[in-house]
Amino acid sequence: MQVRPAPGPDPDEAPTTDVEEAKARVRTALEEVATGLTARAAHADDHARPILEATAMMARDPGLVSGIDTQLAAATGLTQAVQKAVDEYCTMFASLGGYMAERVTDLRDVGDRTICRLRGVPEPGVPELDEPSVLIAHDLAPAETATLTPATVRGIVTTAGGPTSHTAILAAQLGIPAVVQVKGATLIDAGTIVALDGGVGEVIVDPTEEEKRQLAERSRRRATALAGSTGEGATRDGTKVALLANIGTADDAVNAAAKDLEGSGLFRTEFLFLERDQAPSLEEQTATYTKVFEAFGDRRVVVRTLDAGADKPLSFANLGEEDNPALGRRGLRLGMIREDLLDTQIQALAAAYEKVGGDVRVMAPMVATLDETRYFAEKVRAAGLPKVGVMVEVPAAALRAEQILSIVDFVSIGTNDLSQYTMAADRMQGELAPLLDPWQPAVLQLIKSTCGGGRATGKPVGVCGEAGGDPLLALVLVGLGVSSLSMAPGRVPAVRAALRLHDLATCQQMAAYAVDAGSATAAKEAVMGIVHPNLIDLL
Ligand SMILES: C=C(OP(=O)(O)O)C(=O)O
Ligand SMILES: [Mg+2]
Repeated sequence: MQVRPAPGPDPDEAPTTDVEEAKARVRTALEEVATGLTARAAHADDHARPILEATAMMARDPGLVSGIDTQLAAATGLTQAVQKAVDEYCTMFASLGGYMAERVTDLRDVGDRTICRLRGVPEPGVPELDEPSVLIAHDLAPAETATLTPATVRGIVTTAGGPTSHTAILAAQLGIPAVVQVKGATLIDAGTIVALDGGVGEVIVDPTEEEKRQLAERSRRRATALAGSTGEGATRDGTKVALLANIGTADDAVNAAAKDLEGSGLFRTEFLFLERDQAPSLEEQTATYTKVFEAFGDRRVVVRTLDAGADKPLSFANLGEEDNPALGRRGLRLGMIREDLLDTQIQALAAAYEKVGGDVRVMAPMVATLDETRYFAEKVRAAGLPKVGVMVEVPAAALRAEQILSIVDFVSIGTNDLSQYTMAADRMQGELAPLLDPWQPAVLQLIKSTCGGGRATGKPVGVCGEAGGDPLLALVLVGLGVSSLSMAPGRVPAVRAALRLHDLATCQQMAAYAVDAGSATAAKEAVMGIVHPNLIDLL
């Protein structure tokens, strides 16, 4: 079943002449969209509610409203103005990468709904289903996904989206298998039989009886393999590996804390700062951090200080254009220039810690030198925060991990950026994906170097990039010496089950094979050669 698509802006509309009247109409439409989403949120379950509320908030975002105003002032027609402003915003989100890039779907949903309101046509959505179906869409708005039930929607296939998009997160929470980024899926005719395996991301059009049988068997085996996945992370022989959630907001914290996991290994605080005219105040930050710490109680929370700058521009901390933003003044480099921002953030974290207590650890992004490490560690310690660390996402930090760890209490490897900087491959360029693969032996070698620093100093090394959520690669990381893995919360059960199947010596053997391999593919193949047979059920 294909989802009713958005009609897009009106190609025949007249340019705007009465700007004030046009602004008022757009504001009304946006408010109607926000109200509609909020109403749905009121009836949604605990997982869907924050997502619907977040989408409703986007419809009230002052940045979006002012972007539309600018378009209207330039005489652009009503719906074209909305589309252009949304496109601009989406481009900015996409350039932020990761979690932010995947919020593009939410923003487009707001834009599509607003345009429908302005054109007087029904909002895009899922048609009434009279039999259990697989839904196929370019992308499925979270507001739609939230209302689906596994009884009627047996699966979701989209051509857009990513593994951490709201569609995928919500579908997983609802127990609906979803496969995203399936090229050409929208060309599948309605009524065609489609089989899918959300676990391995496979879609089969017109499956044979044998293929159907195999998929059903695989699904049964995966459910059995995951059923026993509870409690602390550990290898089969009892080496502990903390399994943690990556979060970006206080709502994420509340959702993640409700799950069977050991805390958060990466709280990306930049979401508090983006799309604002001014930095959030000390009080606002303190309130947010307090909520996050309270959500996790005495479980670990690793907070990363503001990772903005260059490609994640902040209007209130604009250091000007850069030719190579990824190599520019981002992360801690920006924090050292705009010390006021960093100081306020650390002060807010200290205030929240003083109120709530708990296992709070604070780390800095984009650290390359010992001087930067010292600078950051001094600030965090002076504020009375109990543990300080830095991220290892620049090869220089991986090579000097021992010296860095002699200054701080822990390090956390950001495999997304470490791959980008090791392989000199822009992480925003999809066609460079093979180079950005964290299975690249060069990346693994730098992780090994980092773990060597951990061993020499007796201090912990974690991983908080996407690699940590891959059940197979997780084994290699543990074999290299990593003691915590932070990932999208939905990935935890499979990673935990994978660890339980293997002892530390096997993980170490896998690590040796992977680092010695001649390519990312060869590394994966070598590791697959010695996995426990049941691991296949988890991939
Ligand atoms: C965790 C990381 O940080 P981000 O994805 O936010 O850059 C990373 O680089 O791996
Ligand atoms: Mg990073």
